[in-house]
Amino acid sequence: MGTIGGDEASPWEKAEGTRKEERILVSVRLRPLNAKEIGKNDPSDWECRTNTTIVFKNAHSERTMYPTAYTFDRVFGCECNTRHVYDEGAKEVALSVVDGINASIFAYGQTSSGKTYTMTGITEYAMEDIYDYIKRHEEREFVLKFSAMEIYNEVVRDLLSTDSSPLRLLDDAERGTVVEKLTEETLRDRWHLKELFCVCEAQRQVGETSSNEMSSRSHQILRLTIQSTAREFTGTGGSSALLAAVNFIDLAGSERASQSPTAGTRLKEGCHINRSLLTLGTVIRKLSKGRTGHIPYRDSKLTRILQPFLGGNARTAIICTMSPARSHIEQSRNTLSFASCAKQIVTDAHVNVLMSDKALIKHLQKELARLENELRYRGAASITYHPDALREKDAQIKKMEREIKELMHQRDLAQSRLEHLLRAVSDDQFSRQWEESSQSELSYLPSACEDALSVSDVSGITYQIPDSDSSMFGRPEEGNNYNICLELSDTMNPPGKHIPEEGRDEIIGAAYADPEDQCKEVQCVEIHALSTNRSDEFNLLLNDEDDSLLHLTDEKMLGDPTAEYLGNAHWIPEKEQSMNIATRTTENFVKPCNDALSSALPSVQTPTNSRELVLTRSKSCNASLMTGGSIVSWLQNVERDKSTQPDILKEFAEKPREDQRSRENETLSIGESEDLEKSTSCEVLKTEDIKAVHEEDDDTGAHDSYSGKSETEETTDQMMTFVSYMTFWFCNSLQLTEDMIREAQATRFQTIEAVKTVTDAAMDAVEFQRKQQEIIQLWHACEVPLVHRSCFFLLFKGDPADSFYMEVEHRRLSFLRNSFAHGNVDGVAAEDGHLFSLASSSRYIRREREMLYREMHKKLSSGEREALYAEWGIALNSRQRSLQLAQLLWTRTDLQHVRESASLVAELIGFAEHGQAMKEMFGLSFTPQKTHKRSSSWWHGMFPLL
Ligand SMILES: Nc1ncnc2c1ncn2[C@@H]1O[C@H](COP(=O)(O)OP(=O)(O)OP(=O)(O)O)[C@@H](O)[C@H]1O
Repeated sequence: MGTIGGDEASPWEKAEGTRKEERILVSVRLRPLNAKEIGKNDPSDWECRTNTTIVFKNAHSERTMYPTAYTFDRVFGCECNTRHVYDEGAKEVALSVVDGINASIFAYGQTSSGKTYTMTGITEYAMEDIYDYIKRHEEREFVLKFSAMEIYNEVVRDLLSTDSSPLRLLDDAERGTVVEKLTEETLRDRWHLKELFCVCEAQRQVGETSSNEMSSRSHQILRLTIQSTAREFTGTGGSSALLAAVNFIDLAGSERASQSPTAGTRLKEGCHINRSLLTLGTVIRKLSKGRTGHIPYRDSKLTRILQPFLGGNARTAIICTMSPARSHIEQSRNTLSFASCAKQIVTDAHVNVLMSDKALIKHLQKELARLENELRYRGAASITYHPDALREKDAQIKKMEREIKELMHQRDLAQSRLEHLLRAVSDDQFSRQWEESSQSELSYLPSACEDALSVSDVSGITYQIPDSDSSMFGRPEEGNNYNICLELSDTMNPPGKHIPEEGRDEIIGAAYADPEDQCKEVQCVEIHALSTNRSDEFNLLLNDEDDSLLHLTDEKMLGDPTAEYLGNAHWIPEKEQSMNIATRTTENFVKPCNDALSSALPSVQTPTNSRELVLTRSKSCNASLMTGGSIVSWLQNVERDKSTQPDILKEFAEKPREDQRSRENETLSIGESEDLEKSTSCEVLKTEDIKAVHEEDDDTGAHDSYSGKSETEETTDQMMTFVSYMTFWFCNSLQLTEDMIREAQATRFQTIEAVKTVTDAAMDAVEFQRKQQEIIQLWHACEVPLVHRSCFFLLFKGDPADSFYMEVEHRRLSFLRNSFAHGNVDGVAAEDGHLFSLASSSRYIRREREMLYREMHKKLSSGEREALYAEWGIALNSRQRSLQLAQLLWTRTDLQHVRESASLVAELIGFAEHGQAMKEMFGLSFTPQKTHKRSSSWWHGMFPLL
């Protein structure tokens, strides 16, 4: 059994409902002067002015710092009998025990103040009232138990036992401090209780003191425990009970030191009494200030035992007894002070409900059932369409729509940026490649389907439409389906091989709902390779197609890519999820064709080494394509199509079983091609998957076989799948876009580099020409030998490495010109001691012209000379024409003249371009490199300068 509180229906709630905080009920009882006090003419200084106020009557006669009036819950004067005290100061608290609330009645006061006198009466009255209550409540069965103990000299003793051995105090988690082995008598009736009272009275330590002939020398605690149960549950074990106890506590009286004996037993008793009362006073004082801080309950056995009744789970009433005699004024004030503190203490009493094990099990079972029902409700709520769940799903759908819109926006933005980049790139080659790529993509467009064969010439992809008598899906009017087969033709191989009829049966194409409605519906497709010997090319084609995806879907093919992907991917049930990737790649090739196309191609032309994509219509696919412009419209289509959904499974079912198996086997043998898996990097439908789907279709039929979910859930799942697919697609597209951007950037960088190179070269050329012109001017100004000029001019034509020599020549000539300009008419000395001056140069040039005149006659024929004369404007009938020509060489600085002069001089002196070795002769050194053993006559023409 355990105390857990509450009633049968809801013991916890009842316990909580009856929880009550209240202050301790404090009363003061003033006894009459006894005979001894009267005999001493000890005046009475206290008077109960009202039923709540007691005053010190002789306040004017003494200077005192104590208050003269005290107010309590009740004060009882000398005239009040114990019954009255009980009725107004203890009864209500005492009888709480019959309601299951613990109660405690104290009597506190100095020795001989009337504690025992009061408590004896109160206990009897309470017992009578309790029994009267029991008598009035026959519907309840009460069990009363009585125990009694005393604390004498700080030892606990059992007053109902003749064994006076001390009892131990134990700490119990639920009940607090428990007196071990304390006798607890079950009361038979009130007479039995009176007998026990007598036993207690007989057992209690009483002794004669100076103040009281029958002074109680111990603290007595009488405890009556009452357990009550409704009689209707008696014996069933299924009822709960109220369990509470009421304590009647008669404390030993405090004594003044002057009143205590100086030795012996009474002194010891007095010390223990005062000590324990002092602890009680401390506890009361601390409790009066709140339950914060340490409360020294354990400082005495009295406070340990009374702990639950001091500010705990009990209603408490304290009756402070006092003598009115002036001789006890000090103790009376102490008592009033104690009472004032006790008045501040708040207790927290509540009903104590005792539940039997059986009742406890029953209660726990009920609680368990309640929790199970709650769980079941919540589980059901999660399965069924609770309004909250539906709202949540709607929010998810809207969120997905926003995400899709954002993805498409980002994709468009990326594409726009890409196009901008492409326009910015001026590289013709890249532009050409791009245009070719675009043209290749455009060739896949449905608009080009009318010329499908020509498409294959460009892209290697051929749209093939089964002939009208294809038995795979029947005529459009039969199954509302057209079939499209795409094949990747090998452009390197001659086309023309026909796919046999039985092979064509394996070609399952995208279907169109209505031939009159152009390209309205395309079913889910699968990719299979009919031949596997050119996987690398196939893979290349696939990749090319992937790259073209953006253009295909966005602009040309559908106008709304959402519809395409909705139609091709997202509604694939879980069992066919493995086909998604293959479908994604394939759908790049799936192009809607119009009616003309559907009947245009009677047979399939397949190159010998071609890769063929077999577009297999999924059995579960049914989504509008190309017509939907938004998710909402698609959702509406999904809902609408549920009733009119073409059932491809039924078509399968209508076919002979063997044909179907044969078709599966053939398709699988192709589909499981390892080559294809490698080449496409796609997941191809496995044999087991296909069989499982087909078998399930056969067993359960059509869409319901896989659609065990509700429409909303299925819609949500489809949306999830679609969003996943869109995310996958967008990531792929984004990757492709990024790759293209990178490629464009690389091309742009290359272009810039090339332009930069060209620009640099152009700038170098300009710089060369400028430098060359300046050098020519300097040659002319400095009378530089003609052979030198001619050789230099012909050797240095603007190569990057020439800049070094040009710079050297320019500086050297500039030095000479500056020297001549500053009056150094004597000339400039070369390293070998030769003096280079304008005069010497002029002489040397004259000799050069004579030398050239002679060379003309040696090396040129008369016809060649006449041609030169005509070219240089020398009259053929003039004299010394060769000398005239020699005199004309290097006389002007224009480039044409210089070029012709240099060429002629070089021819006459036998100059040939000797490459780098010759150039080095024009290096930094002014000293001619005499180690060169040149026999050529022109060689000596360089000496004057070098
Ligand atoms: N209100 C009262 N009216 C008449 N007589 C009383 C009253 N209160 C006490 N007495 C008498 O006073 C005497 C002492 O009373 P009591 O023994 O109850 O004091 P006590 O406080 O218990 O003393 P102690 O602490 O020494 O035990 C008793 O003879 C008792 O009859």
